[in-house]
Amino acid sequence: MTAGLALPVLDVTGLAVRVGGRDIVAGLDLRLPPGEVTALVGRSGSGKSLSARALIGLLPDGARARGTALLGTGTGVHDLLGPAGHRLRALRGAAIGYVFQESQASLNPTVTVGTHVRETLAAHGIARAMRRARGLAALSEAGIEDPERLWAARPFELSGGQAQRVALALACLLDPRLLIADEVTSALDPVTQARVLDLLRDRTAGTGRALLLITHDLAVAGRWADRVAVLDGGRIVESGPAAEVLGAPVHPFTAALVRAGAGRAAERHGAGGGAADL
Ligand SMILES: Nc1ncnc2c1ncn2[C@@H]1O[C@H](COP(=O)(O)OP(=O)(O)OP(=O)(O)O)[C@@H](O)[C@H]1O
Repeated sequence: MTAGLALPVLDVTGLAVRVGGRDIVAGLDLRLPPGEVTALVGRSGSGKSLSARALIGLLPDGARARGTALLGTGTGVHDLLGPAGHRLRALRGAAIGYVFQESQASLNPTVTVGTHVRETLAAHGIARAMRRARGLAALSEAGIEDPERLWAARPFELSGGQAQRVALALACLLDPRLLIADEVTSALDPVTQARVLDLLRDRTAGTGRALLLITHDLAVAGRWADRVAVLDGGRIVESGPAAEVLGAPVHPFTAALVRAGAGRAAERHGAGGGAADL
């Protein structure tokens, strides 16, 4: 899927995130075209989650972000890093969906899945009569096979994989234009992982939506992303079409990542090639 000259859904320039007097992210540039899945890959601790959290204004205490992050919503362009924090809160959920790496912790342990759904829809003015049907459909689309049964469950009664899919369904409930999914399928078995990533790609391809997939797994990036951006030393060191970046990496760091991934895959399969975790 190519975006041609279409305006990006998100255009990030010079994003820096400072924690404890040190820039962990140091001038990150990233453009997410409509209709495309972009994978953000990099070593553990390279700042992938901090970069993504900066975009939704949910950095840990003591962390500060600067730069610009222009989000096109269809009705206007908003700088997510600009001073209008209240606007960002209004955008979150409706224009931006976010699935946290720690899905289970992102859910309120005291309320049921159904209440999570109803409260999210109510907060955005969706009529009471439509909430249950819409929630069940979103759970089903996120790969939950028996959404009626999970409706009354509390987060601690869910498996890690179920919690990931519930968090994903909640993030997609309001049909956001930009979805940021941080290691969204790490707790899923390979069949469910493929199903969920197929669904996420299908809801993005050929539409005005964009998906930022944060992942350790180069095999996931290679199979489901249109584009790959590689983060190292707080900056994007290489980005482009997934087949080019992963198939013929130019930057030495990307080449090392691809080699390390291939090595691990070979160890797992007893021979060369295939899946690749960083
Ligand atoms: N609350 C915090 N206080 C201090 N340092 C933090 C905090 N959160 C993250 N960091 C540091 O920022 C760096 C980047 O963390 P981040 O979670 O963004 O990495 P990541 O690339 O998403 O890693 P992973 O793939 O393991 O999730 C790490 O060195 C981490 O220790």
